[in-house]
Amino acid sequence: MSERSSEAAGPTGLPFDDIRRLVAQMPGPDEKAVAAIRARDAELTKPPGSLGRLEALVEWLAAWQGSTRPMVERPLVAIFAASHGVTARGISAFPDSVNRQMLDNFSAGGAAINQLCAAYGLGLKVFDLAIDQPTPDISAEAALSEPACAATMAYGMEAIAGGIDLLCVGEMGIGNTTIAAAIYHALYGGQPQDWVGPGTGLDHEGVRRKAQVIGEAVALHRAGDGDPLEVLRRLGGREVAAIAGAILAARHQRVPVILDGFVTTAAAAVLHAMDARALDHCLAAHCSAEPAHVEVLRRLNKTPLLDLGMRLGEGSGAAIAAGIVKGALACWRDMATFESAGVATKGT
Ligand SMILES: Cc1cc2ncn([C@H]3O[C@H](COP(=O)(O)O)[C@@H](O)[C@H]3O)c2cc1C
Ligand SMILES: O=C(O)c1cccnc1
Repeated sequence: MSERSSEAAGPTGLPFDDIRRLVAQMPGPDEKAVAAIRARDAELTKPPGSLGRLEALVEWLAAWQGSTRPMVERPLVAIFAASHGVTARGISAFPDSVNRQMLDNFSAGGAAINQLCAAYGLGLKVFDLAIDQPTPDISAEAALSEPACAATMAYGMEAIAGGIDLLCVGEMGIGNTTIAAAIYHALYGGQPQDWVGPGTGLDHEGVRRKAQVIGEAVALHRAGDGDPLEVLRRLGGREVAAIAGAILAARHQRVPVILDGFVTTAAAAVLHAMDARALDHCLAAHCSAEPAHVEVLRRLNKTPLLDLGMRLGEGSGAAIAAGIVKGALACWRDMATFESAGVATKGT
């Protein structure tokens, strides 16, 4: 395991102290804004409640933007990309070289997420977290030092600066379903088999090997000794740390967040283990086909918006959910009221 180093510690002590303080100081929802949304919703030309969960999505936007006029004018899909030394253990169906090639593919507009961003009118930014320098094999040593983990979280926080109003978090990193499953096993216990899945398409033998590696890693790192930030630091990787930072910064900057699938939810789970309110500003886009995602979402008390059998990552599920959020907001913002349209209300 790497040694903790205090060289990069801020004036307040260890680098994680700043993260813990940000978690402790998270703002809550704007209940007045929610009341304003409901008041207008009641006047719209539809039976009360008839837009179902779409109505709740607009309330969610207002609560976490802190605004009676919620907006989705500058939505962003942020893809955090990293490489993982644990791929040396044969835990992915694809080689590491795919990371760089997919970054080129994102730049060229050829990936699934490019098409979804175009279809739903979403911005896309890709953050390369040193993909040519993999974090160490977590079955042999810790992914990150404390200063490196905190700095990567801080990078994730900066990545969302610049006036966005909705954040979809995504990732790219061959081997990162192993990282995510190890984080869940460390946070929630049980057996490695409870959290493992085929990822990009491992066969039965591959999944068995992956579970073995996850078990070794979590045992080596003593499940983070019960500290969620130590779980993140020891099991990594950089994209997961950066996503955790982005989710936390979004809360403070009043930007609602849409979580993608199995991997991005691991970053969210670390924050949730620190404080059960930490994900109140987050929407679970979909239930991934990765088998353990259902149980993780249950533990996070999140009902996913969609269940499309997707297991891609890249923020793809989150992008589709953002399209639905935009549709929900358009109804609330632009529909006529019973009065303006001269439509009869119930019983009149
Ligand atoms: C071409 C290609 C594009 C992808 N886009 C996202 N992923 C997804 O698959 C990887 C995780 O699965 P595992 O843990 O099994 O390696 C991540 O990169 C994730 O974003 C991709 C994977 C591939 C092969
Ligand atoms: O749901 C995910 O995030 C996922 C599933 C498989 C591969 N990559 C990502």
